[in-house]
Amino acid sequence: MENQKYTKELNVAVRVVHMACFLCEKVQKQLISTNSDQVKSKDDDSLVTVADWSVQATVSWMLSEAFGAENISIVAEEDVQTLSKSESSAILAMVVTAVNECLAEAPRFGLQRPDKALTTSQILNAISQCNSTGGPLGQHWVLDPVDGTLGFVRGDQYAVALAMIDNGEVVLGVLGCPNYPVKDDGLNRKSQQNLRVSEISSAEVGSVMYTTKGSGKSWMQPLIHRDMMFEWPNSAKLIRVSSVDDPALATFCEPVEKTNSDHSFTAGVANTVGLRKKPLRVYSMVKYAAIARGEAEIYMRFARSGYKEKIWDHAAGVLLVQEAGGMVTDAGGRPLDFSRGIYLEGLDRGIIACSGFKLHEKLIGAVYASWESSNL
Ligand SMILES: Nc1ncnc2c1ncn2[C@@H]1O[C@H](COP(=O)(O)OS(=O)(=O)O)[C@@H](OP(=O)(O)O)[C@H]1O
Ligand SMILES: [Mg+2]
Repeated sequence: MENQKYTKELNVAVRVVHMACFLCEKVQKQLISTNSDQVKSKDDDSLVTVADWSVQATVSWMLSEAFGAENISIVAEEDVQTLSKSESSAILAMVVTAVNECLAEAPRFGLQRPDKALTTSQILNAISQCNSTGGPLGQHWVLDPVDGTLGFVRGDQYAVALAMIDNGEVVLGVLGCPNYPVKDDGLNRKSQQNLRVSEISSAEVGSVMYTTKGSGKSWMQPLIHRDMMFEWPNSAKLIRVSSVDDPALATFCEPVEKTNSDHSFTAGVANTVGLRKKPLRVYSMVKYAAIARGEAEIYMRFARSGYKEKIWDHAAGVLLVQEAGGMVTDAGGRPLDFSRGIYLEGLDRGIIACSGFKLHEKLIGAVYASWESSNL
């Protein structure tokens, strides 16, 4: 049974994520072809692009239009600090153009476009309106406008992630993966053949996945290309986790960058469990999508000690995996806690997502055995 309670929220969220993917594809193409100054470093030295701010403004605007600005709370990754600096005026102009070009297409996605183009200050307001810190009570939207920014600027995988937390639990998750091949085994085929994303035919690329809590179903839709109209549910098909439970046949995913997860620790765990295949290193929450779609069985993420995982990097992906039949916990086997603000507070060491109970149990045991000898 679909969760009837969130029907309107899901319907709007899926359409808005499709719009955001459309925006990102355009910006990524420009970025790669011009190698331009659309990328900035934030004060913490992480990267942010025209797409991050533009998606956040677009999603914030569309959600406010659908539900009323005064009724919604949005927790999201970006603020306007860097964008408001005088040296960012060129990038701000690009954001204004990207947002307005995207909003003008809203009818194609079954949503209403604004009567006239948004002004710069309306756009900055829309971005800074996403300043909620979430928490245990009420409903909060959680947005990562471009997850895997590094993948995005490198012309590789990235994701747009929108979720909703209701009284501390993730109840709805939508994940747009514009470069994720829709055909079965898309990621594995790409990594085995060492294909660049740009070498896969554009008709095969791009999907939006979504689910609601308790539905027991996760869905995938192809992105709509060129001038096509979005139709609900737009040839959505069910996705399901893999049934492989033999570690020798299982594939595990992890972040590309070893600064985001300790590769030598996970290699040790993999060895203890008896995983034989080489890890599938993919940018962004596409890793959760790969588990939900049954293309990989395990996702391990062990950040260095002191780093606190943010809710927007996980909310949508975790629910997709769970409703597709998988399990996601911390390394102590406990559920992730989305109720305590912007961080996954109380997370025990790292995150383990699995297609099933058997693999999960083995991994938790191996982490327990390996931890003492690690430097994490
Ligand atoms: N030190 C450290 N440890 C763990 N995680 C970190 C760390 N620093 C950043 N982040 C967050 O990681 C997000 C990107 O994760 P990925 O899985 O895509 O990593 S990777 O690019 O494949 O290496 C990335 O999300 P985006 O900023 O949206 O790209 C960050 O929120
Ligand atoms: Mg992120």
